[in-house]
Amino acid sequence: MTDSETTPVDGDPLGHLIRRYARPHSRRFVLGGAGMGLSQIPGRVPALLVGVALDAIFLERERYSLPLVPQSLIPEEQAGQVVFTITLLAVAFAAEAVLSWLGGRISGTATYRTLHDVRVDTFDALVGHEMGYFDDRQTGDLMSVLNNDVGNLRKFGDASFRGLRFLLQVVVSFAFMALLHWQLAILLALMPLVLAGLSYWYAVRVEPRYDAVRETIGTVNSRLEDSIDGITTVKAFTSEDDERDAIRDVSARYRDDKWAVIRLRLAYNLSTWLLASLVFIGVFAAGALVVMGDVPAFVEPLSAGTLVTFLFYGKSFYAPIRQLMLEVLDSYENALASSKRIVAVLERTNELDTGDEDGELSVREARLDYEDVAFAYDGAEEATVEDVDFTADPGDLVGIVGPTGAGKSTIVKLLFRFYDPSDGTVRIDGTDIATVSRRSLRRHLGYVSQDPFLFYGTVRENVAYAVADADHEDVVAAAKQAGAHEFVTDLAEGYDTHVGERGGRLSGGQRQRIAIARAIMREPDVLVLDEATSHVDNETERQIQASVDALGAEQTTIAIAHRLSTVRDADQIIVLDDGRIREAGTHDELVAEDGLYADLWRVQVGETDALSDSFLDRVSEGEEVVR
Ligand SMILES: Nc1ncnc2c1ncn2[C@@H]1O[C@H](COP(=O)(O)OP(=O)(O)OP(=O)(O)O)[C@@H](O)[C@H]1O
Repeated sequence: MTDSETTPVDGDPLGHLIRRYARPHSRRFVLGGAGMGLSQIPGRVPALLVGVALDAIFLERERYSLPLVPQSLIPEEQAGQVVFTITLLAVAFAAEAVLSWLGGRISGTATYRTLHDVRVDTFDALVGHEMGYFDDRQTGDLMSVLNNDVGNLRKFGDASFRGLRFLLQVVVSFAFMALLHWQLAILLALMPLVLAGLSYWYAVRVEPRYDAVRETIGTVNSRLEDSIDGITTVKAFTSEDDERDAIRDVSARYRDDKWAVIRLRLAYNLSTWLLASLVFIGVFAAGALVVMGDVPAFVEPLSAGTLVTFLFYGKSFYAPIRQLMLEVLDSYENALASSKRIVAVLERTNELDTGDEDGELSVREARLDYEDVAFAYDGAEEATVEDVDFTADPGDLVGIVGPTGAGKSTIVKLLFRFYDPSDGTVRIDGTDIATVSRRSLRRHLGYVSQDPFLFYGTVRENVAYAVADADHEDVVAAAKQAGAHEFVTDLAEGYDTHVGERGGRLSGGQRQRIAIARAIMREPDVLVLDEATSHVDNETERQIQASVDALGAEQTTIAIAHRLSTVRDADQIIVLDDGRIREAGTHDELVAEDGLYADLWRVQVGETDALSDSFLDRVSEGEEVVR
């Protein structure tokens, strides 16, 4: 996505998300971190105990003594020391388990609450964006923001906590080692410096590769979504092989990008593992020299037990550092790329909250005025519609007809403010719709699109969509008006029948009638039917028409139609051609005018012999004047 120019937090998107969403849960995060951190203290005790026990109980070389524990608490005889050691081991393990369980629980709650807030807000922002935003983007890409990108934040949250635990483990180990033998501890402390250098090398190289991986996963998702959504078309055109090839190409790109990341990670892993192994051997060798006393006098003496403790600690010292660097860096790089994409959706100005339009629309009689309206889609060279000027009186049925691509749907999209005109004004009852909020405007409008979308669920849920507290009678009444009741009652489970994905279990005509019922349910003041009856037979169309006409007394209706019979009885028919109104009037007036409408009508009633020369010229030039 290329939205970065519209986001106010370009520099630090991850920090922005953390400040906005994690901060409200900061108490939990701190408590969780503290629990995990504290658990590291008892977690380091067993290695210490084993070393001390080895020297005092098994080798009988040293006195049994523990740092920070008064000597009076430690039994003198061997059996007592064994019991004492076992008790301390049990207490240490139990304390570590309880503290880290508590820490994990508290920080886990905070992490998941934070992510929930991010996901809900991002979705909210997404659906609030204007139509042009969705025109420019693929569904798969947007889904991937809500799924993968938010998921990457979770991984980063989890890894950060693990990282914190590892870090504290290292600090506590180091503190214990310094107490036991500060010189060997310093030697061991050099290792993190080398690891930090290696990690820097890794981070610098991996970041750009992660960006590439994020890009390609979005493309893979979009491609998959397209192919599966369009499966009917894919099969009808027997283009399964082409689709597979396309998927193979994008998948290969993803594989290569991801492989580049994995290769780097493997190299990093190997080098840190080598380093850790060398250090382990080095500590053993150095320790052995000291134990054998083969060293200069300034080196403190070291017992065999302390050396064993050091080897334990060394292990818990470097293994976590490697893990810490790898996991945290990996997930940080991922989260950084993801947060850019989330913030691009989240912080982009929303169509529902752009300042100038806080007014509420109040509709009295639903008079509709288009005054010299012009509009061009982004990137279009010429105006898509221009000089559109007409009035729909309250309760009128206005038909809009014209060749394909003339701009009919565009005109009604301007009424919904899916797009705003570049020139001119659209008014409802005298109020410029640009001065009222989109939500309040749309609450007064009903829309049935050319290819209505049914949601996954039952017929009832689809008819009652967006109407709170709809009862059965309302749903049935709307379905009757839309000519849907009869076929719905014939379905296996009537109004409780599942319509399938996108209404796939219903025919095109049935879907349209449910969509009309859905629009009627909202009792709109202005109803827009965008070729809403194109999939139904003549008889059903007449039924729907009669119902819509009956509603007409209360509501103004705009019907876009290719089938001119749909709008034959309209109070006014507007003939659109190439984005401009060419003719307007009733059916009889327009036939009498003998212009474009008259030709379109002749085509529909089969009087092709009487078509005008100009119309025939357009057809012969290949223009799709009629469908
Ligand atoms: N979202 C969009 N982005 C860019 N151009 C668009 C978009 N929607 C439509 N157009 C273009 O605007 C012009 C008018 O389209 P519109 O859908 O309004 O025509 P129409 O008269 O309703 O056509 P049809 O009868 O075929 O549905 C067409 O040239 C179309 O390619």
